Amino acid sequence: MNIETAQQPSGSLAIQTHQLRFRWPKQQAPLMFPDIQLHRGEHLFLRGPSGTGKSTLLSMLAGMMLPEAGSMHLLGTNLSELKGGARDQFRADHMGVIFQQFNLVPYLSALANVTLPCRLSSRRRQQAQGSPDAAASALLRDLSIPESLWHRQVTEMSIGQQQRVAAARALIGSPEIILADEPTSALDTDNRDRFIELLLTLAHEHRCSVVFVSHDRSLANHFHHQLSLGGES
Ligand SMILES: Nc1ncnc2c1ncn2[C@@H]1O[C@H](COP(=O)(O)OP(=O)(O)OP(=O)(O)O)[C@@H](O)[C@H]1O
Repeated sequence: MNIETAQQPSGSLAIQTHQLRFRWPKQQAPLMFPDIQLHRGEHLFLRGPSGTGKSTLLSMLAGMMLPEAGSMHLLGTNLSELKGGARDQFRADHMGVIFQQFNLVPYLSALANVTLPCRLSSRRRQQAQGSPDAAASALLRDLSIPESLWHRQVTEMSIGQQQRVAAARALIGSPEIILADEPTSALDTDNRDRFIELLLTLAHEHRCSVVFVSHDRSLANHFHHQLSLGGES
């Protein structure tokens, strides 16, 4: 299945994959993925039963793992042709990533975690509105993290609060692509809706593309496109 909107020129493609295949060690049958063509500013809801490869696909799109076969172009760059360090820099410059485990730095404060992409990327630093601290404060406020927690270590925060800190970190400096793996699983309904609203509003303002993985089908209608893995309809 292709995710494609025909009217736009190919230069506006954020993500383009072709016949991606990945095999984990000891896995007999490889994971095969449908092709994706996602334009700048569009968002895709990715779903499918557990074990169908949603997280694997996101990790490949983030450049953390390379496919066994097939190609993936992000913002016109063939990720497989970049060396490890260049892929890491590409991710820092152009992507906000929210994974299930959050990957926050435990000994840093919430504010320092959110501004981290601005330290890894001058591009993100320049695009952070005002200053990295000001942009981080605005995002934490938008995501309802009480100001009294901003300077605390993230390990002292609840799981739902940590998930929102990870979201703020992904959004800072307006990356062109956001990859989000079950980013709302620890949020209550109010915070989940606020989070999706903020994510998609910012995505729209900055022509940012979003790939959003969730089991929660009720969220699908927020997104331009849907793709299911594992033959689910
Ligand atoms: N680190 C790993 N080592 C070996 N096999 C793995 C590893 N991670 C995932 N797999 C295998 O790859 C397949 C896809 O896993 P993946 O986590 O991508 O699926 P998923 O659709 O994201 O699942 P879930 O919805 O449960 O998060 C599964 O069969 C899993 O056992």
